Amino acid sequence: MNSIVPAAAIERQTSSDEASDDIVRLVDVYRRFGETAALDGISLRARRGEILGIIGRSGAGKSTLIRCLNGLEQCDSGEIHIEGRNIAGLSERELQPLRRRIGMIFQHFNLLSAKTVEENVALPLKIAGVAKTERLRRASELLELVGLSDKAKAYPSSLSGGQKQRVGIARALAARPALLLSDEATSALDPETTRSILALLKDINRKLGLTILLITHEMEVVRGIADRVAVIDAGRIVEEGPVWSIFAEPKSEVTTSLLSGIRPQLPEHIARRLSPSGGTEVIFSVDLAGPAAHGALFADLSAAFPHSFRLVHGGIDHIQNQPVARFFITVPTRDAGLPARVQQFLTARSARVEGLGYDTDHA
Ligand SMILES: Nc1ncnc2c1ncn2[C@@H]1O[C@H](COP(=O)(O)OP(=O)(O)OP(=O)(O)O)[C@@H](O)[C@H]1O
Repeated sequence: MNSIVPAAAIERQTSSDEASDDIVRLVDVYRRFGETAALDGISLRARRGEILGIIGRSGAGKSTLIRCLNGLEQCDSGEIHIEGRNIAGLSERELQPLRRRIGMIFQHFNLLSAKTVEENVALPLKIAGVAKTERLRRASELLELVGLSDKAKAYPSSLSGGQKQRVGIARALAARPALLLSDEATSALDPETTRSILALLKDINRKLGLTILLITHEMEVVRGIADRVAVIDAGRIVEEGPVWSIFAEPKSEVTTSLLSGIRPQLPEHIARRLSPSGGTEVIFSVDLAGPAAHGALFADLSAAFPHSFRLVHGGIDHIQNQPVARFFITVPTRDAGLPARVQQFLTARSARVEGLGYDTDHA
């Protein structure tokens, strides 16, 4: 029989036999389906207590990665360490206790409709052989954590999508996992409910020190709560880093495309009339982030080039308390050297400046 640690409250979930700070470490993991390399040499780590976003388009390899992480799928080669133990190649029997260290939440919640909310939450403990009084005590504690104490006796059909996902989160935490895998957990929810679920996940991450892997195809989700993000494409990690720096300086085409909905873009009607040469103004995109964006860039630019540029679009966002600025300016071409001087001025202040083309008519 499996017992759970008695707890006055829900305490930080740590494993004492763990020397490493990595809860997850993948080393060169491959998984092929015929000609398709679903995982094509993935190396990745999630440190204890962090929220790591894993983002990719449809077909990038996210589901395969999750299935390999929870042992539902065997990889062809490579190492998958969970809390320091390589699970690659383990038998079903060997995997079972390790799976309890991983909680999962799903897009469609996967609740049992014939069971009450508290029974759903307590189910993993029932399977693990925990006594009923202890199961119900734990379920009550978890329902309080997710703000659903009043729904303990309700059935899932009477709950909203957001409430169902809260139940899913409580159930995932029942066996005190070291790792929470979130598989598109907010994809079926409206924007406001998505924000409340993300806030709950962040809260749980802080309170319990729980490591979360957030698998998603939406950058908005990553932006909301992740500390770091890894972008997966065609089975490979194409870039990885702190969320603010990936937003500030996406390097791959796929990251740029995934960000296009939430980063300022040159307005369509202006983009349409851009020409590669011969206009009266040149349009620059200007990107600036982190410490470089703390200064008074616009005041300095105005002082150096009075009445010489026009802001057409953009602004400053704050991600993980770091300013991330992206804007578009026009500079007249009547003084042939002016655009180059403005560009040099901005580049000297660590901005990334790109000439997008010439505008012929801004009226
Ligand atoms: N069981 C399978 N048999 C054959 N091909 C598979 C199998 N599972 C996945 N694939 C292929 O592997 C690649 C990665 O698929 P995967 O489902 O991991 O992507 P995904 O990023 O989760 O996509 P989505 O966001 O659409 O769920 C795809 O080309 C897919 O067609």
